[in-house]
Amino acid sequence: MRKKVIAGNWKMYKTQAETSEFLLNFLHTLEETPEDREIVLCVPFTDLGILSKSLHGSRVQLGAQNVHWEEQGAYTGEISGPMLTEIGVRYVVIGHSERRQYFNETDETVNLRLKAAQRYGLTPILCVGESKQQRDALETESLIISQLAKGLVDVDQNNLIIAYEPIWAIGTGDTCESIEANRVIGLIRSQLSNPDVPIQYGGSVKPNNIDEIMAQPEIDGALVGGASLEPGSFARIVNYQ
Ligand SMILES: O=C(CO)COP(=O)(O)O
Repeated sequence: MRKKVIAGNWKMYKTQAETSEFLLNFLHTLEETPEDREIVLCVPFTDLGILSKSLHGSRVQLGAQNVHWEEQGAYTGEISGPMLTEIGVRYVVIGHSERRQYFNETDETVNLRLKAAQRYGLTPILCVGESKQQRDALETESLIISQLAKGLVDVDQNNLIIAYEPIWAIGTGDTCESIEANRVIGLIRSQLSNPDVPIQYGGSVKPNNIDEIMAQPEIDGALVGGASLEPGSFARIVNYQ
């Protein structure tokens, strides 16, 4: 059976003080959470230290939102795999549409980051997905096939998570219909050499749609933005039925 993974992507939100407050209200909600799911928080770099200490002994795994491909060097503003693993980071989001849109991330740099993450023992969460314009132009399938083909060159599919995040559904409240997300995720799976790679859906995942999303046969989890910032709503999502 494929692993279920619910990950929060905090993006550029939460100071350390806000992180501590979140934990106070979140961790106790996991007492009844079924064991069949992995729970991950992908947080700003400045929150990793405090979470590394506070999550010790809890079932929540730590994730980052970027990793450079070199072990060290003159790369101002970047962070390396060994720096992340040293403080207990296990997962890293790579190729999020916001990185592709605002920070010149390309399929080629995505590929370098994926291989580096694996080289240093991290599990990458590769994000793919189309814009509204691409969807309207019926380019969804060809774009995703191309993102996967270029991004996954020489990437080990035994240590990988993929997130399908249609850009038009991110932060808009405009969730992709779960049947359509299931269809595209099936297409993604058909492109992989390992059919057991967990594939998440991301884009306006909320407490009121998580159960329907997780009921889809191809969908193995969720990558949650806004709704992961509030302990009550993330707890409800993690405790999907
Ligand atoms: O980008 C996302 C997660 O990586 C999705 O964000 P929202 O859940 O806020 O739409």
